[in-house]
Amino acid sequence: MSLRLSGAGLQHAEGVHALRGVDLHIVAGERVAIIGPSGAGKSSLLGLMASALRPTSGGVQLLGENPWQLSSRARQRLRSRIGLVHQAPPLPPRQRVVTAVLAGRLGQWGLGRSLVNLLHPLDMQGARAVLAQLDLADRLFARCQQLSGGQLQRVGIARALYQDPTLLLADEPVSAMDPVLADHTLRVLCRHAESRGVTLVASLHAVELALAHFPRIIGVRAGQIVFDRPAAEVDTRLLDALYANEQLVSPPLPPASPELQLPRC
Ligand SMILES: Nc1ncnc2c1ncn2[C@@H]1O[C@H](COP(=O)(O)OP(=O)(O)OP(=O)(O)O)[C@@H](O)[C@H]1O
Repeated sequence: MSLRLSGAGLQHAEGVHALRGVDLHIVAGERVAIIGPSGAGKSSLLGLMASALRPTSGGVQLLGENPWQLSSRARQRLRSRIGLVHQAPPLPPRQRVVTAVLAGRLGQWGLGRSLVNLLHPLDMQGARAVLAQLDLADRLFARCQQLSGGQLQRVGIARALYQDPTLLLADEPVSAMDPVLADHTLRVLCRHAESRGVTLVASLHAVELALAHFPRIIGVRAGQIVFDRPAAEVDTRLLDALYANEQLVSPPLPPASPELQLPRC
């Protein structure tokens, strides 16, 4: 069993209810996309799945364990089996790409090995191989601050692939990429997950990419799951309801200027 949320709720510090009563079961090896409008709770949901956020109600089981009943040391061990790809990877600007990628295994390496790795990258070949999949092998020694937003996202993905986690979570992983690169990158992520039996859960704003790459789609709105369907069953009716925004009103058109009004004949 990969992960289970039972009546999970999350209230952020300022009292905002980001999630309410979420029930969800994802089995090992599944590939699931989470879609929904801005502010729906997608990142909060991934935060619960990563044990980065603690539910304020209900329960979370990750890889068969309740992270919040573990000692902090055991929780760290659990987290080393969970890869989290951020929309904007929090990488130190001056860090070299090779070091950023190899840092994916810091949770698995001891302190001594990790410190040595900071000075002398220990597995240059491994880092190059994973970057090559994402068409970034030539940026191995670049500093993170020299990369574009889309390149940085790919370094964040390379780091998670190098980590080789059991559960891979990705929060808007391709939002800064052009459509071709975004498609290629999702293909790499899905191929990695499929070939290793890794469970992959990604939030995406691009619905067409979600439908093309993920067999199961979860629609989230106002902190709740509004549908959980195979991709083939997600139709425009479901999507229109998911993204309906009653708050947005188009501004009224300006009145036509008198000089543009044509006289009637
Ligand atoms: N740290 C926080 N403190 C207070 N409220 C927060 C915090 N993080 C998120 N929220 C609120 O929780 C709700 C869900 O936010 P979340 O980031 O999970 O949505 P999202 O679906 O990922 O949005 P987006 O697609 O815009 O990234 C929103 O109302 C947001 O304002």
